[in-house]
Amino acid sequence: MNLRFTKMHGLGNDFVVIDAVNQRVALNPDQVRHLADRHRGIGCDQLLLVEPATDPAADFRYRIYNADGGEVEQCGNGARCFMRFVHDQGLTAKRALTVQTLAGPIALRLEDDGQVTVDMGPPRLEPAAIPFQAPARAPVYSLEVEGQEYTIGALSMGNPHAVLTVEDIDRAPVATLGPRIEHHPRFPNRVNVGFMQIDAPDHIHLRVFERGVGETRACGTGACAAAVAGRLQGRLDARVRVSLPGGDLVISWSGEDASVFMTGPAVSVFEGTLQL
Ligand SMILES: N[C@@H](CCC[C@H](N)C(=O)O)C(=O)O
Repeated sequence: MNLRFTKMHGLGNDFVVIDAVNQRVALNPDQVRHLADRHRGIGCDQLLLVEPATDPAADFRYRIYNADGGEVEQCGNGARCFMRFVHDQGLTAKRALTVQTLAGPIALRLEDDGQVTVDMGPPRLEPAAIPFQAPARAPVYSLEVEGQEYTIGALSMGNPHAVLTVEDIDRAPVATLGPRIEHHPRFPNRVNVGFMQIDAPDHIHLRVFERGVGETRACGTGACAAAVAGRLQGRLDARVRVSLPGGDLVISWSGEDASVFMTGPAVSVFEGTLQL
């Protein structure tokens, strides 16, 4: 099978994006892992499939696969790249779209300056919805990892996130503690792990160890989760600039049942044809 693809990124979180509206596409986990391989494939953190909507209220369906081959519920940087992609490919001229994801519908707007704003929906804060094993919802939880207690925020942006606050982002134990928390038994579906340094109530630095990938240059849902966790802990404003290794996102959340809004860039790098 020959497939046309576009290589894209959002702040260095990189994607192989495939038009499954005009091409017949069926990928198994081995094929996703092969395409995501940086040495033997194209290389990406996530592979994104753009499909026709199955819900008449939506414009498209957008599916997300981690580099380990697993299909996941949500991806914020990918959502912005999805918007850029459907415009660049002439799949729509609409600047405001509703898109189906495994986590439910999200709404996207292409801004005049080319940035994309995504209404990611409200965060899910109940432990069962994350999913996270805890007796009741709390702004912080204690998590034991190999005999040591860590304080985390935990919530879902459609996908699960744990957020730790650190003093120094450059010295955060992302590569060592990240995978241990990702696979912690209290997160039955595994979890994305964010390390947040609070610089001011409207500015944080963040590094994310992503489920199914490892540390990435940026994580959109991770940025939303950190902004929500920090706000629930009374430490952040409603509008926060999130500085990730790959660049900045602006996240807004007015609280409780409100949607989280994310604004940032989306970039096309090259196009190609792959043979499977
Ligand atoms: N890079 C993403 C998140 C992708 C999915 C994540 N690794 C998961 O397993 O939930 C983003 O920008 O949000």
